[in-house]
Formats: sequence, structure tokens, C-alpha cells
Amino acid sequence: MAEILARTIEVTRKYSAVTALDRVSIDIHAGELVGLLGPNGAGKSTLVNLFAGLRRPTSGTVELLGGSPLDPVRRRGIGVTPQETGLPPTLRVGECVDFVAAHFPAAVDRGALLERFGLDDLVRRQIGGLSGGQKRRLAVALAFVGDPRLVFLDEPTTGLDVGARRALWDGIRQFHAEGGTVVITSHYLEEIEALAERVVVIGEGRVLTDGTMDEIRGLVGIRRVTLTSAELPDLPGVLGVEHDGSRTHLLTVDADALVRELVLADVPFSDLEIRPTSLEEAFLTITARETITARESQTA
Ligand SMILES: Nc1ncnc2c1ncn2[C@@H]1O[C@H](COP(=O)(O)OP(=O)(O)OP(=O)(O)O)[C@@H](O)[C@H]1O
Repeated sequence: MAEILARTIEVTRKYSAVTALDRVSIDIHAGELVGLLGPNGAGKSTLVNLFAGLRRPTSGTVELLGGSPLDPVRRRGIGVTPQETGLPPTLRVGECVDFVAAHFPAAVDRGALLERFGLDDLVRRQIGGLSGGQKRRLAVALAFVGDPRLVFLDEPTTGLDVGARRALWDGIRQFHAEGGTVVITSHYLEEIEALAERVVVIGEGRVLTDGTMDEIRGLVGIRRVTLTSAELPDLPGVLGVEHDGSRTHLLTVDADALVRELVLADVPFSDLEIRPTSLEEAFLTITARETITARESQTA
């Protein structure tokens, strides 16, 4: 098994009454490209900030490159792009890269880095004169300046158009192809599908699933059964119900069994359609279902 570059062991992080992370244990191995996926407020940024030494856990242990993330020597081995960054507006792009590079013993070549992130034409431009998308690309490029073994990218492509997002993905893929390790959080399922080999789904501060993209898809092989019916009884195996005008959508893992139940229930229905859910729908269903299960076990 590859070396563990970062890990949390039973980590809990509270902010007053809010439990942002609840006994989370995750290992990040050398060479992995891990996607952290979860709805707003799930705890993804908190996890990244703990790994980057920007926050301390309330309880449990966080390890980075074999030591503590609070140790500056370990931190020099990583690169981070937080969710929000403020870059000095009067500095030129090239100066900003040089400034960050001065903090590291072995910085990468500036020209190659800017080219990798499509910023080579902007080396003399003041940061205040960059577009929002260009600033975001620079913020992501800065994570790679110190030639890190491991980078944490917290929603790196928020606010980027499709072209810029794809260019950034190429930069991340190239780093990974050269042996780099990446942990990326995203709201975009398309982004996690395009990049990550391993997907960790986080909801309400807990790890809900941790597997390959294919395992996650298989695990959530949920179907959408859509029909028109005036009145439907409660049917077994239904994970979620949505109404859309006269149409009712039923989410289930076993559409055949559900259709048999519908016929046995002897209720009139018409225009039955069955189709696979998108990963997005499946993901929303898992997080909702896990949350319900967690609530039930807390109240039991
Ligand atoms: N500094 C803070 N003070 C108080 N509560 C906080 C703080 N930071 C985060 N939280 C809370 O902790 C929980 C987890 O937040 P976190 O930002 O880690 O989630 P996230 O998954 O990154 O969300 P998003 O996708 O919206 O960025 C949320 O309920 C949030 O409101």
C-alpha cells in the first residue's frame, strides 16, 4: 500500500454548538486524486483546513507528511487553495508567484507553472486588473508553486466558465500524472467524475461513503419511476417521492419490484416511465437517506 501522506483519526471539530466534523477517519495515500463531495455545510472545508494546519481538531488526531500540520516544515511540503483567497491587487502576476516561491526551498519554474494554468500572457498584469476567473486560476496555480507532494484544492473552479474549468482540470491532471497527490472538494459532480479516482462523500460531518467512482455509481444504482396517478398508496422500496404537476416521481433501487407492487396495489396509473437517475440525483438521495438514518439512530 502506498505511503500515507495525510490522515485524520477519529477527528471531531466543533464550532460552539455546531459539530462540523464528527469522528472522521480518512487516509490519503501518495499518488491518489481524492474528491471530497458533499452538500453545503457538510464539513469539507473544515477537513481541508485541519489538514492544512489552519484549524485544530476539537478531539482526535490529524497527521500531515508523518508529523503535525502545525509544523511549518510539514506545511512546506503541501500546497493549498482555500475557498476564498485575497490576493494583493497592486502586485503583478509574476511578482505574486515569485513572492510565494520565496517561501519554499525548491520552487517550480515560474514560466512553466503559468503556462500550465493558462496565465503565461498575464505575467506582467496587476492582479487588480484580472478577471474573476483569472484570479481564481492564479489562486489555484499558487498551490503548486512550492513543488508540493500534496495539494488541497477547496472548490478550485467555482466561478470559472466551462473552458477555464477544463484548462484547470488539465493542469491538475498533469500534476497528478507526474506523481502528485490531490485532494479536491467540489459541488460539481461533473468535476469529481472528470478528475477523481476515489470519492469520499461527506454529509453532516460524517463520511457517508468512500470508494471508487464506479463503486459509488454502483452503490447508488437508483432508478426514477415516473407515472401519473391520482392517489398512490405507500409502496415498499421507495427512497423518495417528488411531485411535478400531475406527474409523480418515485426513486427506488429496484424498479421491477416497485412496478409489481404498483400493479398489486390495484391503483389506476398511466404513462409509466423508468430511467436511471443522474449521479447528481443519486448523490442527493444518498445524503438525504443517510441523514434520515443517522437521525433515526440518534433518536433510537
Ligand atoms: N468559523 C466558523 N464558525 C462557526 N461555524 C462554522 C465555521 N466554519 C464552519 N462552520 C460550520 O461548520 C459546518 C461545516 O462547514 P464547512 O464550511 O466545513 O462545510 P463545507 O462542506 O465546506 O460547506 P460548503 O460546501 O458550503 O463550503 C457548517 O455548519 C458551518 O456553518
